[in-house]
Amino acid sequence: MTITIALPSKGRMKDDASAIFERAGMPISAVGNDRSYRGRVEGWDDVEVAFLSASEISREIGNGSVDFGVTGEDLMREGFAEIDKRVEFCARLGFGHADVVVAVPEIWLDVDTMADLVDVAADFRARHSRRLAIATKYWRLTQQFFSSQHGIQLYRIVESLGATEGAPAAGSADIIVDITSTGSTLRANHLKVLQDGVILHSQACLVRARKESHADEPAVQAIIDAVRAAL
Ligand SMILES: Nc1ncnc2c1ncn2[C@@H]1O[C@H](COP(=O)(O)OP(=O)(O)OP(=O)(O)O)[C@@H](O)[C@H]1O
Ligand SMILES: O=P(O)(O)OC[C@H]1O[C@H](OP(=O)(O)OP(=O)(O)O)[C@H](O)[C@@H]1O
Repeated sequence: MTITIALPSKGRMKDDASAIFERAGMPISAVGNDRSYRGRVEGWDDVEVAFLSASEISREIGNGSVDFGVTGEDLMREGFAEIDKRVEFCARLGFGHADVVVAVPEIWLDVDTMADLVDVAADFRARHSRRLAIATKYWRLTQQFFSSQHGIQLYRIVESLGATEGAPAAGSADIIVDITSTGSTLRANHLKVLQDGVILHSQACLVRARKESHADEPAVQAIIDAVRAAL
């Protein structure tokens, strides 16, 4: 059986992932030239590498088109319901750190917690004749956090495909759910994270698609062991 591992095709995630596989005794090389989207692992003839974007990797692992991938936990959890039934998070790799957070305008002085936001959401309709609007590209994580965990039902999600932090100032939403790493984008946009507003601490993970065929394939466990030993 050929085992396919999907790895980030660009940026820091690519370099960090490649360094871990190198330390794991699985040096990755591109097939053809550096721009190639296929790679191999020296000494592991049954393994092939597909270089994809982080969001494509999460989709391909979730629907089982690849066996392993390196991508952010946020993208996996956002992309699929009941993700732990579909995939195994084999290892947290210690890079690609980003928190998915609820952030509100700094000038909302009396809103510091999710409980405060529950009150705001309830008041919103009476005061403004509309629902609290949340800009995000994280629909699933937002709905789980607001509806299931905090019992907030009166809100509306405004889909954002970029520059989410600008939505409150632009007037297209009241608050946001987005990722932050250094916090500088939030600060630049005069937004603050609620005290209990961290939905997920995300980082890059080695993720395995749960497939029955993996049980009979010793190389699957060998890959997991090698990567874990490199951390
Ligand atoms: N500062 C950051 N900005 C963006 N993503 C980050 C940051 N830090 C870590 N990440 C993580 O990187 C992953 C997103 O990577 P990337 O932006 O390459 O994804 P992509 O959506 O596939 O790329 P593209 O936007 O080119 O399609 C997510 O898992 C995210 O949590
Ligand atoms: O806390 P900070 O260090 O300021 O980083 C957070 C920012 O980085 C990302 O944007 P980026 O433009 O990198 O990617 P995106 O296209 O996925 O939004 C993210 O969407 C935030 O806007």
